[in-house]
Amino acid sequence: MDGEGFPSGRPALVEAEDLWLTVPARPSGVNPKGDPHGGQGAGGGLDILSGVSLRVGEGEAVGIVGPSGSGKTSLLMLLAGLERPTRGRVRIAGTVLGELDENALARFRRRTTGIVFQSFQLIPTMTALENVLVPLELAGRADGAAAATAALAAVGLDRRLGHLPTELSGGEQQRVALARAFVTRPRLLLADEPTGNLDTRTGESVMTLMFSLQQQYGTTLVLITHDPALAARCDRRLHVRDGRVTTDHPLRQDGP
Ligand SMILES: Nc1ncnc2c1ncn2[C@@H]1O[C@H](COP(=O)(O)OP(=O)(O)OP(=O)(O)O)[C@@H](O)[C@H]1O
Repeated sequence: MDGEGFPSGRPALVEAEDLWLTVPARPSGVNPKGDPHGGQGAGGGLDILSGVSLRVGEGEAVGIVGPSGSGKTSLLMLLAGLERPTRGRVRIAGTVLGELDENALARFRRRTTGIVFQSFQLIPTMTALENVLVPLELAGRADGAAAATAALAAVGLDRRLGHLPTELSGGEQQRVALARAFVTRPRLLLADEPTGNLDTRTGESVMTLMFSLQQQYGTTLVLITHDPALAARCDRRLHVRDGRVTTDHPLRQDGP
């Protein structure tokens, strides 16, 4: 795969090769997502992902779209190294995640990857500043307070440092989550429906901020979204259906 060209001509930061994710067909307990749509894998397992390969260039923004239950979040979890594939390989910035033990994987993730969720996932007992400090403290950074304050200023929240998540609006909470994700300047940002809990206008302004920071820092972005307008702001769009990538549209190259 090395040296292979991209539509964008950029070297690959994310390389996923033939990813399979198979879970027991009858997991214990209730499946919160209802009936799974995947196919039956070998040995009666259920294939959530069936041979997904993708490459994302350094600094590129890729939108992942597809129906509910098609495997988008599962794919993101594999790229984050939060879940391991049943088969296949994820390589981020030249590091094969499957070759790392849990501790090394956690260190790698802290250094390389930022994640933004639909439900913000802020720690409710911590202020905005304390939430943004968490990844810096885990990384052993001595300049934590100054860096966290600057990151919150970059998302327009320098007057909300001491507020708890419950004292912030949804849009403000997602901006804190963006500050927390960007504060370590990760090379890769993974975002799972980041506007899903926001009204249209708030979502748009938070996404404008996200794309602006992504471009300013040259961050590679993989963004799951149901919103076609948001997907259209990405350089490329991958369509996931029944655990497979079905189409890969280069958007900007095609023009409007
Ligand atoms: N650990 C698991 N055990 C059993 N089934 C699972 C597991 N993880 C995911 N699934 C199933 O895999 C399928 C894909 O889930 P996933 O969350 O990746 O879909 P999605 O495309 O992100 O959906 P949505 O857009 O609704 O968030 C779903 O049917 C889900 O129920």
